[in-house]
Amino acid sequence: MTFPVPRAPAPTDAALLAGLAEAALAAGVVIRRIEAEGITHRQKSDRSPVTEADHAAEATIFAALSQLMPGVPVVAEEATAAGTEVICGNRFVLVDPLDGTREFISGNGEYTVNIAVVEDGVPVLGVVYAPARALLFAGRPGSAFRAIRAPGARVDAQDWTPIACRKVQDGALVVAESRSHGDPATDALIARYQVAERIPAGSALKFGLIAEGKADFYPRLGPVMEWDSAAGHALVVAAGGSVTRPDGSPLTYGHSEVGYMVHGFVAWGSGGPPEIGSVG
Ligand SMILES: Nc1ncnc2c1ncn2[C@@H]1O[C@H](COP(=O)(O)O)[C@@H](OP(=O)(O)O)[C@H]1O
Ligand SMILES: [Mg+2]
Repeated sequence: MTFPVPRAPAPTDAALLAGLAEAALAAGVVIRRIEAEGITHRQKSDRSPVTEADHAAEATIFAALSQLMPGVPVVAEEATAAGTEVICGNRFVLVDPLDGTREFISGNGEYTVNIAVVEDGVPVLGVVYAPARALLFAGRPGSAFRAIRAPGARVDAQDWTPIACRKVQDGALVVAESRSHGDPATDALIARYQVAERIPAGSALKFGLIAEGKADFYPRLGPVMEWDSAAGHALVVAAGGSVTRPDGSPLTYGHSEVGYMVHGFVAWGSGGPPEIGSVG
């Protein structure tokens, strides 16, 4: 006689988020080692740069996810670039193993590992990890966190510091913007507001600035890919902010039919865009 093997209970959001953070910290070890050895890069077919670190970090994350979330589809930047097709279904993972490759190559440390869990098109869990800064951001429904963790360090999620977006300040916005991929339409949108400061930064670190209340607005009207924004999107929403398409409609994920391209977004801190009266 055989007995049915009891199915392991599904991990809680908190446990899953800690597991995703562990995967990102492991990818950070690989990335930092390659960075120390000296980076060589080549151009992908879309002319964007890719390094050995992008591929090695992605392989590390795939291995971790196969243990943490067996059977859950994973859409990742380099596998997609290599032609791998994935049926996302109603729950899948989006991975950018090294966001801000340009910044990585330049050596300024403004690059991140991004991992998001998407359910029914909505990013619900997000980890954004900057290995060169030892800076970890993590968000799950209703809670967002920041922690200083060196690559490969223990996760210790119970020590993470809770963070929250600040209320968007009328008439004195702090704007986070891409360091390497600015565009005239985004500049024109920023010019409609009274801006106190503009903070250029590479990668998903800009979502971290919104989530920890150091910036109010991150506009991006140029194209990005779903793996660039999903983890930061989950993080900002977890911290009490919003991320939408530029027209305010919901930004959803899993759009393989358009090659996972996102035609811009706007991220706001708590309370969203300021009242009309404060628009310059
Ligand atoms: N024309 C374009 N089309 C699609 N994505 C683009 C793009 N220009 C920049 N990006 C995305 O912007 C990301 C970098 O963002 P930032 O400018 O905020 O650092 C890149 O991530 P990768 O470095 O992972 O390729 C890339 O995916
Ligand atoms: Mg990216």
